[in-house]
Amino acid sequence: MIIKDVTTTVFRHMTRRHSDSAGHAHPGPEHPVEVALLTIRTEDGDEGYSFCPPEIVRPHVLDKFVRKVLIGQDHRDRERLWHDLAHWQRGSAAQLTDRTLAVVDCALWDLAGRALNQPVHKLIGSYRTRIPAYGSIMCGDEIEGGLATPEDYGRFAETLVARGYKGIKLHTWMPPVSWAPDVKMDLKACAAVREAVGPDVALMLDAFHWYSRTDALALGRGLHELGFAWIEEPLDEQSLSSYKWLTDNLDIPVIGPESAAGKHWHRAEWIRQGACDILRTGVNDVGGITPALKTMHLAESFGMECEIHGNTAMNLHVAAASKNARWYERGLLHPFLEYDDGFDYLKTLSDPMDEDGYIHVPDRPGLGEDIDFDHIENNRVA
Ligand SMILES: O=C(O)[C@H](O)[C@@H](O)[C@@H](O)C(=O)NO
Ligand SMILES: [Mg+2]
Repeated sequence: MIIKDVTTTVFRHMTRRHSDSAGHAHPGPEHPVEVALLTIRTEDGDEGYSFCPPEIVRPHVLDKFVRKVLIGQDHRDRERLWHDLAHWQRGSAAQLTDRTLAVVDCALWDLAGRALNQPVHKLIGSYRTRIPAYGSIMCGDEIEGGLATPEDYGRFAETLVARGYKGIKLHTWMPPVSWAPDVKMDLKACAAVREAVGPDVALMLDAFHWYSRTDALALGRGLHELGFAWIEEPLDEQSLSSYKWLTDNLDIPVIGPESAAGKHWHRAEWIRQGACDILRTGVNDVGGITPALKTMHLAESFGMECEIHGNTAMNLHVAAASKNARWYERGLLHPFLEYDDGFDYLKTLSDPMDEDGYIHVPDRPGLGEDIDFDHIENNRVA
């Protein structure tokens, strides 16, 4: 039970996903990206794993904070270990981020599940073993035949419905696309998708994150007319009062916050201030499975749905253990990429989807990631 060491393995993973200057993903030629596998090991030889970008678990962060909190502790004390790390953030000179808390917390949950031979959602207290997915489309681009026009979005939406998705979320065009952002073009893409899929598919928009109040109001009113299920992050989420204003002035549900700091504490303020109709959380956004569960329960206490940001096993287990998440966000998707091809360091998908659009939570222990340790070792860089 006692944590003996915390180590990382950095390895190369081949991907066709590229990040633009705003951090949004787009397709491109295959290229190597470095990924870190964090391993937490106990004296009994049990291990828990979680993946992240190498900088999240760089030596300074592990040496100065993570190892000092974890080593010698009972790995089952996740709540106390999480708070010990969270309290150190204030005095960490901004070096100990929510992303590091998240990867450590996920590895501890994975360790508990692997040690007990149980899936994490069963340890938490499961609500379901399958959940409907919405297809989360990548941000628009200027790639011929990609996501360059409203018609491109419409055509892609048709293929997603044929794959089985019962919900689709658009991310429309944002800088560095030369002419973005553009509310009228956002609405044209949304109208093309609604026209393509008909009235029964749930549609959502995750727009340019820095529109003005007046632009966000016009966008939300247009989406309401198209029967969209929610509008997401059209304003800077640092302005809670702007979201209260927008929520008060729109009929379409406003969801948030996704990217705002403050974990479950700040999300409590969003609810208290009436700044959203649907709450949002995400394991990477709030610092782990532990605080994500707190956020789910917070929302439930106010009769609110709480939708979970992002794919991967960690978010899937939170969804499986929660009643008030309607969807699993499966993405990001693009016409030029085959999501079901998965990752070269996982032997099978962590979020397999059937032809009816349901994700089936793998019955494997821990987070259920089917890790290809040989691939990691053969592609190790540090
Ligand atoms: O803003 C981004 O980087 C992407 O939109 C990403 O976070 C996407 O996963 C998202 O916002 N989903 O809701
Ligand atoms: Mg989003």
